[in-house]
Amino acid sequence: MDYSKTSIGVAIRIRPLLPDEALKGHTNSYIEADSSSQSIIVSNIQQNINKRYKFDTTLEETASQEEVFNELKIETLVKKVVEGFNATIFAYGQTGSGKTFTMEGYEYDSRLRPIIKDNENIGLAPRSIKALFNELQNKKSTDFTVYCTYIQLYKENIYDLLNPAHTKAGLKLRWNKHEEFYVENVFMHPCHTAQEVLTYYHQGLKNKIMASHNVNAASSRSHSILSLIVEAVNNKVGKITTSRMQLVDLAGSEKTSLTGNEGMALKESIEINKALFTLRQVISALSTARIGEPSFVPYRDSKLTSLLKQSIGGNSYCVMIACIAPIDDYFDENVSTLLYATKAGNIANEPIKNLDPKTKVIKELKKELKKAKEELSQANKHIVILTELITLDKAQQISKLKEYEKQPLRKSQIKKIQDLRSTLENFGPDKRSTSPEKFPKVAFNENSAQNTEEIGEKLYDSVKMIRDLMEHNKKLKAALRDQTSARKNKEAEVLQLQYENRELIMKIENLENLLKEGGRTNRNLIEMQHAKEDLEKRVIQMEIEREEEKPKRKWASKRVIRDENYVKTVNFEKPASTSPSRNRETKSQMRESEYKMPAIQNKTLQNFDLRPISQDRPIENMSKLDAIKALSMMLRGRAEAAKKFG
Ligand SMILES: Nc1ncnc2c1ncn2[C@@H]1O[C@H](COP(=O)(O)OP(=O)(O)OP(=O)(O)O)[C@@H](O)[C@H]1O
Repeated sequence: MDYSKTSIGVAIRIRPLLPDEALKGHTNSYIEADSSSQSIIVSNIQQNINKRYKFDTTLEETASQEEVFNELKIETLVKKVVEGFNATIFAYGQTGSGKTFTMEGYEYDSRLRPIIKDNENIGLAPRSIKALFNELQNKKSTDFTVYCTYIQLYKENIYDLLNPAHTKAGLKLRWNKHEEFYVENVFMHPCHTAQEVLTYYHQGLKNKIMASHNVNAASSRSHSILSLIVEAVNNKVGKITTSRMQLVDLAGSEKTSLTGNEGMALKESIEINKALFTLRQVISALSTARIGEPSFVPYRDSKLTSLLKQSIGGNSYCVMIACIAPIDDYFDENVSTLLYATKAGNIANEPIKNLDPKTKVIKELKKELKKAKEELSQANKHIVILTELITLDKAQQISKLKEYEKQPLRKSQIKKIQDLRSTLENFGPDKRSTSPEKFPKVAFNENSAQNTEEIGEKLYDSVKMIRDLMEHNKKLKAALRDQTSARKNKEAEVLQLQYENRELIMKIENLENLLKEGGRTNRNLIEMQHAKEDLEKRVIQMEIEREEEKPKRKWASKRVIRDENYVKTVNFEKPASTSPSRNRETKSQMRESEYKMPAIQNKTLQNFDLRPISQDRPIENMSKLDAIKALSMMLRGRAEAAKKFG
């Protein structure tokens, strides 16, 4: 890749066949990179095609990610960005051709989530981020801040991948006074290390819309743009530059017959193809445009092309990586990709340094100041010469002037000295040469006086101009200071907003957890309500049974009447009446042991956590009926409380 030329640089990358494609083979067509001649050879037996396309860089199937980074000379491009130029790298090609692999290089799991691993497969984006910070760290005299934004364009809507709280309608596209499109309200995260940018980048990747179809198991359904905005302040010369590096992974063009998309996926596919169609139109219009002749370029027909306006046919350095999947089925798409890549290579960009407008004025003023200082020093030298001459007689003045003429002075100054000498020579003999010390000759010479006056005037003007310039410079420096502090305030505000945003997200998560918890509590209460109803049914059932048993078990009935209503009918364990000691028990002792809760019943009741019912009379010591009543009351109380508190 050659960045000394300013047209869009085009690289073609052919990806290797994937395991299932290798089984099918590619018999009819043939697409191969010949990196020695930087060309792509295309042939198709059925269509009788045999062609060779030439590009800036061609990358063979075996090219590693590192080779791609080196062949594209991304480090040189990054240097341009640090100098103040804009740069864009965008991957283009049909779906499944290797765009995302080239730009990101991460694998995706079965739930279409990226598996972030720093290995030799990492793509151009993470490598460029690291290269940018390496370059910035080498610039010792420059203070820099890198702002990072990451957006995706999905179905003509713009979403902030670093702020998932965006609305369904997405962010708005605006037009600024420099005739550039920009995304309104996009989060710009200030970063000071490569790791900070990478953290945001990985966070954004997780929010990207991905899907599976027949051609690609992890297909990007949106166009994504990662922007690194570099703001550099050179402390030595006070120069401010703001430049932008954009890394673009386009969604792939799709042939529905190959992807097998239907329904929503088909609609999505149509939207993706629409934006790419506009991109192709823009490329075609620019590739045929003649320099100096205005031509219509349909940038505004899609948000993607609007945002890439400065990159394609604008003031940026731009690299297009056209990706090719070398399979028979994709032959036509591959040829189309090569065609548009050829067209893109003809587009002439005009990269310009993005100097801050104030820096520009300061630069011009400094130039003027330098010039004025030089003039002043010349004028000073002239004054010194004239002052020396004043004390001499005419002959000495002329010989002194001859000496000066030989000195390495500026041409204009030598001319003045020559003029002065010829004036002296032509002025005739010096009448007062008898007392040269007393009456300095040149001091009374009219011409000389005139010259001195002129020089004095010039000197005065120069000093005035320098003073004005210094005043102006002072004002500009103050404005620069204001601007820097305003920027710092803005940064602080952004950080504050981010902090608040995170706090809000945490609050929302807490509320969601509370809601879930509430749901669970509700379920418990409903279960308890059901248990209560079952128990009530059992009480009624026991009542009926008691009525039926009445005549048969009179002895028990009497005891129950004395003691507590209903209890007799409950199916309690009967005391062992055969035991002799049992016969000796008093009536009250008998009653106590006879009506003790059966162990199994106690266990069931313990499940309901009855401890708070009565501290002084635990449930284990209650009669069965009392326990049921107490439990029933408690459940009713809890059910009412649940109703009350929702
Ligand atoms: N150079 C390569 N070496 C090895 N595997 C590759 C290469 N390029 C692409 N692949 C593999 O090919 C498959 C498709 O690649 P990728 O997802 O990058 O395509 P894409 O052009 O981004 O597709 P889409 O437009 O649908 O997002 C992936 O499994 C990827 O790992």
